[in-house]
Amino acid sequence: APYAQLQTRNTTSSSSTVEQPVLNVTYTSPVNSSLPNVVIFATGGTIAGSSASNTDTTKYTAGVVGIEALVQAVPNILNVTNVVGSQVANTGSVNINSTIILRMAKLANGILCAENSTTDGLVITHGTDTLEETAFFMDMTVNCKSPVVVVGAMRPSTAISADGPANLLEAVTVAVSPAARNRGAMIVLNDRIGQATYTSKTNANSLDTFQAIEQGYIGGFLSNKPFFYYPASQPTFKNKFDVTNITELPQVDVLISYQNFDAALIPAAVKAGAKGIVIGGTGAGSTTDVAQPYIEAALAAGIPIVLSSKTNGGAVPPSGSGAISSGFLNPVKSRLQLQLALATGMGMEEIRGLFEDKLAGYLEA
Ligand SMILES: NC(=O)C[C@H](N)C(=O)O
Repeated sequence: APYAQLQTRNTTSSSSTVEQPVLNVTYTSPVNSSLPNVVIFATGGTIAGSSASNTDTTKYTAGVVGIEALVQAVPNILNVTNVVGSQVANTGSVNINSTIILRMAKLANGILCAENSTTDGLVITHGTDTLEETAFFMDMTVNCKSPVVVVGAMRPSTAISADGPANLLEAVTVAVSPAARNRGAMIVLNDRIGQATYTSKTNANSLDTFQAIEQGYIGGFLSNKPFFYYPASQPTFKNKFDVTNITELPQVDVLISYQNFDAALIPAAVKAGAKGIVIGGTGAGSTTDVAQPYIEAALAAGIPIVLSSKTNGGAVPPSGSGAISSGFLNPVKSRLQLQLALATGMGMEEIRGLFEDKLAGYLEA
């Protein structure tokens, strides 16, 4: 088999009794022993999208083209790296769910972080709609220096000037680049490299949709060579989680606030199974007065409520009591961190500490 460790199970925690997933390899490139090795998880999205019309960029079907065709559309990839591919899913990214991201995180740890690993980096091809969620989840849960690069496209594979092939070539080039190590998970689209914690989809249609407005890109490309603007670093206050023993992620729902926000949706969400709730507040975590009793009742019932900002920018500073403040995490990223906190058995005050303590300490210093 091309990369020996692909046959081994996740060994992150030797005391684990939880069955770990094994990679289902669906594509293997010819092996050139002088090249590095990349693993690609293909999940679908527009990068794997197809339409009868080459001008259609809105009504196409996402997630139809398979991993082999994606790689074969860019023969240059095989000058850069050997490829082992796995078709993890083939769907629009709105259907990528907790089960799939948890499986990918476990596989990634097993493949990239095993002691005997000969895999240099991981690329995940993904629809852009929820790409930032998968990328941030991998950033929090893949616990070694090897790069995870999440890539998508805004134009389907059949479109004039489809962006997928160039994005995929750039993504694999970053994944095997020594300069990409120890930077966590990254997002590559449109000739830009963004760190997963800070990068978000900012426009429904345009090629330059992925941006880290406050923090900026960490790199770009010159004739397909990645160039990083700064030496390797990690986001300030990043929290890491070991997913080895997690078997499922709890339901956490996101509500947004607005004038007349009627927080009766909070008990409705709890009744429907939510174990935690994120509110995308107006501004720095503000919500309506009528929401307050609902928030307090949920907290009293042991349901963590995290206040984030629907502006998707800036921070909700630590409050120390009442609802938990998200800090710099936007609503969907707060949701993922809350899911991991609950799944690893943290209680209310530990969760508050997870979200608030590092920023509080920084502000008080
Ligand atoms: N550009 C895209 O990939 C959008 C697509 N609807 C998806 O997220 O799967």
